[in-house]
Amino acid sequence: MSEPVAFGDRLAAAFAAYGRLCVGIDPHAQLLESWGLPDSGEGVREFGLRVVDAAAGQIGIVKPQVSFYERHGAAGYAALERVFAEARDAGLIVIADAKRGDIGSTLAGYADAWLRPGSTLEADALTLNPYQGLATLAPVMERAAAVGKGVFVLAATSNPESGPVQTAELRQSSRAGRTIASAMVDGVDAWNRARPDASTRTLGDAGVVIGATVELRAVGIDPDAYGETPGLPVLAPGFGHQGGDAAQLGELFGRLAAGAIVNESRSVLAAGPEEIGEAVRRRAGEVGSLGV
Ligand SMILES: O=c1ccn([C@@H]2O[C@H](COP(=O)(O)O)[C@@H](O)[C@H]2O)c(=O)[nH]1
Repeated sequence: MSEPVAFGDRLAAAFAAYGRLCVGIDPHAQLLESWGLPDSGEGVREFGLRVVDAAAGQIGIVKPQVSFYERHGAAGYAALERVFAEARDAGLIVIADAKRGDIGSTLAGYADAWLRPGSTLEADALTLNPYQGLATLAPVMERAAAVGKGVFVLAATSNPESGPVQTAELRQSSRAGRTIASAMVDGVDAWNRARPDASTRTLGDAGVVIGATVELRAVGIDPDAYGETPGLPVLAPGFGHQGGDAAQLGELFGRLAAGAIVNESRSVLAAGPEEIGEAVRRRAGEVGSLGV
């Protein structure tokens, strides 16, 4: 069997071909209503498939929000399987935003569900929650990289409630005195740089989640400390509806902008079913012309 193409390489290729816009597939109940779709498994499937159709050939990355599928139970999961399959068949990189985390043995089950080639829920990357310790995630990071998949570890999230936890300082670790947010960025970056093929890679296979609403230095992250090879993938939600402005990507993320994925969900999805294709095409052009 041939070697899988590394996730970081696929991400770099998607940036080169389509730019860095990622459209979120977030079928909120209100959006389903405004799209004229039922709030059911069928509705979320149809919504997802229409977004995939709009995204194919216009952008390189989509991020289905698992919660909005999970609320429909088995029917929601069946819909998600179909949306993932169609998106991946269309050549899109699929980031499953499920924010999983647990003790190692349990986390392995999540990796099997979301990152195993051939799984019905196979995605290209998965968001992970490091609250049980970054080290618990390392086996999943290894396993993902071995099969050409990626992960994004929550570091500095876009929600306003994140501050007290993510700016708390570590006490017992080699990163004592650093904020939790910066220790996560540092830890994931170090993991990428310790990979055997690190020197040949543009982007690593593991990334972090940093919200576009976050002032990086205020949470202890020096964005200019991360320009080494390979670059660090950064999944950046918080643009559009939450107030972040993609035109300020370089200002917000400094050298980290090189690996940044600009996620926009509601601000694009609000276009509705008739206009979604045009909205994705226009926004991809606007974000592409920022020249980061
Ligand atoms: O820090 C985070 C992590 C994840 N998200 C997710 O991204 C999208 C954002 O949707 P918008 O409609 O563009 O606000 C959503 O799925 C969140 O769960 C985030 O916002 N912040």
